[in-house]
Amino acid sequence: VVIVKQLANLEVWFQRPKDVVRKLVSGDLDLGIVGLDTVSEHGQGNEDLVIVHDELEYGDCRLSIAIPKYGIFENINSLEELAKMPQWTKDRPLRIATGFTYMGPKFVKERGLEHVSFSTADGALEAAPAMGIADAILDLVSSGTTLRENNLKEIEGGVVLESQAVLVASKKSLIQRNGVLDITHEILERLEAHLRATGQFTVTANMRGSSAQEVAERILCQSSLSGLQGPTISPVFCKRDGKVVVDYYAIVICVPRKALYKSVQQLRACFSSEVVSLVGGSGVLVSNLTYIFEEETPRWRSLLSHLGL
Ligand SMILES: Nc1ncnc2c1ncn2[C@@H]1O[C@H](COP(=O)(O)OP(=O)(O)OP(=O)(O)O)[C@@H](O)[C@H]1O
Ligand SMILES: O=P(O)(O)OC[C@H]1O[C@H](OP(=O)(O)OP(=O)(O)O)[C@H](O)[C@@H]1O
Ligand SMILES: [Mg+2]
Repeated sequence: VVIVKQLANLEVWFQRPKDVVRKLVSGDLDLGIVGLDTVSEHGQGNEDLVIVHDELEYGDCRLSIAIPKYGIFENINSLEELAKMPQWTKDRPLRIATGFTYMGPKFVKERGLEHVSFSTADGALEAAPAMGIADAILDLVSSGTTLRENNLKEIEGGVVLESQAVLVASKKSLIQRNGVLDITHEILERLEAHLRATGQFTVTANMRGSSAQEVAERILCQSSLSGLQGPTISPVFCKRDGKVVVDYYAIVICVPRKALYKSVQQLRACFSSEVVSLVGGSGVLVSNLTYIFEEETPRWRSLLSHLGL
């Protein structure tokens, strides 16, 4: 168990993914972080489970049907073609091996496929077709390496679910248990602020200028330098001949990773476009942003309305 100093009254337990979902349903846990696939499979549509944050931006994968590249499947490339193969009959159905014994049959039923049977195993499902135990598999795919190594391919229309890590809660605890809603709010705010900040940088530089307005006008000529709301420009005070004067202005902007180098170049261009005879600016400092807290936490609004609060 881990205690998080910054969040009072919170205990974090590391559990197997499916146990996280089971324990939410049974009321033993209030919140969980787990793949959406696991929530769907082991939550089985339980209305007490509520997705508080649906994209934590890791654990990306999809639950997808795969078949061999060889033999009778050589020219089969879609779910429709697979379903239409004359091989599958009532006595000899299409056999799919999967750990997803709730999602699998549900998907097959929704698509109206006939003559399908499921078998299950805990791991190494990819070997089932080569072993002759199954015709197809339904499993998580991320990079596709495991499928390639096993001579299997995905098919068009065969994706059952797109998944990534999510924050999921028990509706009952959110509503009934003292303090759970407050902690959820704080966790959600931190998660959203952190995710908003990933891939963002703060860029800082000092630039000579006659006024903040004049520096701003130079900066805003450049497309990559407008920041989140606009550049922050503040005077840098120094003492010269016993007087406090302002020769430089500090510029702070927030830029996404992709625009970083361009922004640095554009800042430098601002330095050199100066008509002042002295050196135009300082070095450009770049640091990672950890959080961007904004006024609204959009998912908090939707959670409250989902809970009818
Ligand atoms: N290759 C992958 N790439 C990205 N995410 C994955 C991948 N495989 C699994 N995941 C995600 O991680 C979660 C946990 O994976 P998995 O089902 O393999 O559990 P596990 O940690 O091996 O637990 P168990 O021991 O119960 O099988 C999945 O529900 C899925 O959301
Ligand atoms: O497309 P890829 O990037 O190759 O990933 C897919 C593999 O990852 C998962 O297995 P995991 O590594 O979790 O092992 P497990 O099945 O034993 O849990 C999944 O069950 C696939 O086997
Ligand atoms: Mg695993």
